[in-house]
Amino acid sequence: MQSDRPAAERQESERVLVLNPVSGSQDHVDTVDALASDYGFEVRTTSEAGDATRFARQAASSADLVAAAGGDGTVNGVVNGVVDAGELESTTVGVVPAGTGNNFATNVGIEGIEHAFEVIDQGRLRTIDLGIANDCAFVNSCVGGVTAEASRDTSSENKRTLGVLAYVKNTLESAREFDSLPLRVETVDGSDGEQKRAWEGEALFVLVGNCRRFTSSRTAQADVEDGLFEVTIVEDAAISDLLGGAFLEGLFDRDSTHIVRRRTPSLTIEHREHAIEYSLDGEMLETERLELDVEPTALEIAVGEGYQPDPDESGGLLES
Ligand SMILES: Nc1ncnc2c1ncn2[C@@H]1O[C@H](COP(=O)(O)OP(=O)(O)OP(=O)(O)O)[C@@H](O)[C@H]1O
Repeated sequence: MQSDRPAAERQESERVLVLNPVSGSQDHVDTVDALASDYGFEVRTTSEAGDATRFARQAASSADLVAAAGGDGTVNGVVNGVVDAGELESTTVGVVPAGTGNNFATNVGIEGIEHAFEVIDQGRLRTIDLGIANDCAFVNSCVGGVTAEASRDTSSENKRTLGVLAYVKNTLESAREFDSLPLRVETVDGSDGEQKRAWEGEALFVLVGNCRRFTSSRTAQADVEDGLFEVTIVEDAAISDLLGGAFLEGLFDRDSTHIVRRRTPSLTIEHREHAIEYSLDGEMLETERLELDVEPTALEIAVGEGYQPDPDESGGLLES
């Protein structure tokens, strides 16, 4: 069991902040710039898609602390840059919530922009699990079956209140004819007694949570230090419930007959006919076969006071 490390103990050579100026409501740039300067960061502002990963990759070879100012997609980009640079072990990642949903920041107890800088400077550090899907890293979740179109057109309000489920909702609402996915999902043995199993059938979505879970409880945070993904398969039959007006979140009730759940450190998802789209922390990836592995406690991040590793034991952080 790991213990907290105070951020103030860190011996740093350099601090870099990757700033996405177009995330969220786009009014955070001046505030972030000013605070970044107060806290001794060199700021690198993105000008197009892909920059967050590129800047973080370059920064990670010399900086010990790389912060992401933006939403979940920016955090995802920065983490991928650190992974690409092979500098996970020597880099701390900071999260400054300036996006629309900011689901990851919420899940690790970061309450706002100013709070984020205080936490990065003087808070505590934890090493959390990292998800790897094919060659891409993700921190919060990986969802199959969401379309890029629906993801792009999802409203800010829905993203704020529902997080990644907003993409699921929008995909269901915007698809005139919703094709179910003929999938095979194979999980391996888990340390908690779960056995290797294969599920094969027609699914609407498959949701893999690392730091995010998909249940009807208000606790959206999963245990992100347990070395396990929480996998939720929404079977095709659930469409009749949804079309009948059931609330999306009601669908995730523990005893729902159309939900299959697994906890596993590794799984493979295969579409039997063609490539499908996956959303990794909101960033899209298209593939026929996805291999997912947990890299246990691989990523050091600064967390807020409210963060508790096991949300079931402690009450955890609640969704707004
Ligand atoms: N300067 C830029 N111009 C256009 N797009 C950018 C720029 N910088 C980053 N991006 C794109 O912004 C997206 C990331 O946005 P991000 O997820 O951080 O914000 P958000 O969608 O507002 O918040 P959230 O994901 O928390 O709801 C990425 O897809 C990235 O490619």
